[in-house]
Amino acid sequence: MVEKVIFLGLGSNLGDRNENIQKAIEHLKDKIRIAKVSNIIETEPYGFVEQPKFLNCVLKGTTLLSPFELLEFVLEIENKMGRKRLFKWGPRNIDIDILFYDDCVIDTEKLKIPHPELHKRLFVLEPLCEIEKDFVHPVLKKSVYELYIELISSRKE
Ligand SMILES: Nc1ncnc2c1ncn2[C@@H]1O[C@H](COP(=O)(O)OP(=O)(O)OP(=O)(O)O)[C@@H](O)[C@H]1O
Ligand SMILES: Nc1nc2c(c(=O)[nH]1)N=C(CO)CN2
Repeated sequence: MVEKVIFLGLGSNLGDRNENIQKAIEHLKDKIRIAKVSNIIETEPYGFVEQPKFLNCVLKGTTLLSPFELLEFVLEIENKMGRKRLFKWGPRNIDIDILFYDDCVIDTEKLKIPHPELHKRLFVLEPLCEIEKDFVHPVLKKSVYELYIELISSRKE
């Protein structure tokens, strides 16, 4: 079996946000060889805006897990860390999103890869650019740097 390259997005806006992100990274190391972690940035809430600011970061790693095994693994970590699902896009002590899994495209109810919102989210594209700006989105066929520039330009219009 060959290890696959994956990118994950981490976010927290409840409790000790920095500690939550560090703990999640420690748990992820059980099954993911972590290659790069971006800086952790403080970001304004996206979507539902009446909630505390987030800390966000992105990491690159390699894993032997299949995409669905990876989803189960990250959901297990969220549960272990006591995450409560208040409502979609609502506050959470930890959120782990699968952004890319190699150049795989998956579109099922349970799992969508690439993450369907990633090209609309500065809090994802900015740290992604920091660690791998040339990675090409397998559906949009643009590098994450191009997606970042496009998003910033569209917000200035
Ligand atoms: N790429 C993905 N990464 C993580 N979860 C995913 C992905 N695609 C689909 N899901 C599904 O989304 C479900 C709910 O995710 P969650 O409650 O974290 O949504 P959300 O964080 O509020 O919204 P968003 O996914 O837009 O950030 C998970 O149980 C999982 O089955
Ligand atoms: N800034 C920011 N906003 C969000 C985030 C997040 O991680 N960062 N996650 C959300 C639910 O997935 C909704 N809104």
